[in-house]
Amino acid sequence: MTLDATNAFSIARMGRGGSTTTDVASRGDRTLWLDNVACVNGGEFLAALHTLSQQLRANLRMPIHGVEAHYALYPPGARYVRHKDRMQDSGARMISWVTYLNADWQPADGGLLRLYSDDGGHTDIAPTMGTSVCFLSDIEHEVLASHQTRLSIAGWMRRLD
Ligand SMILES: O=C(O)CCC(=O)C(=O)O
Ligand SMILES: [Fe+2]
Repeated sequence: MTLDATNAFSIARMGRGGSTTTDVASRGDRTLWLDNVACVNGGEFLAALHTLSQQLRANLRMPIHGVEAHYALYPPGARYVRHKDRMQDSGARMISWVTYLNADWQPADGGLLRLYSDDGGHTDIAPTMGTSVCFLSDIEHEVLASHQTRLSIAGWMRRLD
């Protein structure tokens, strides 16, 4: 929140490369990439993600060659419609990781992460401090409308370009 007060966060974009767009009705969070100069305290998360990606590569032969992460702030009313994190292009995201930073999250606050399964069912996860979720980036998911400010760090492991 202190970081947000410095206007360091930007409206989140959808898509990749030269064709990214903003549409706050579909994706209402604001983000701050962990390699941004305005971003303090993010280095440990990025370093841990990097270490994990090296281990997955070395021990499980997963073709992971890069990590990226951002803080995300969903203001009250924001959501992120159903989507996959994996784009169709090269350098695709393989694994998504989200750690939640909301100390006292109540059911009435909404903001659940909904992960969809192939059988039509879904699993909901509350964005409570201390919860981290890791899933394959080609799984469809959405962030249901949040009624409180919702804070997280989201990171991705990418395949080689
Ligand atoms: O914050 C979450 O629970 C998921 C965010 C998300 O889907 C994304 O940033 O791609
Ligand atoms: Fe996502």
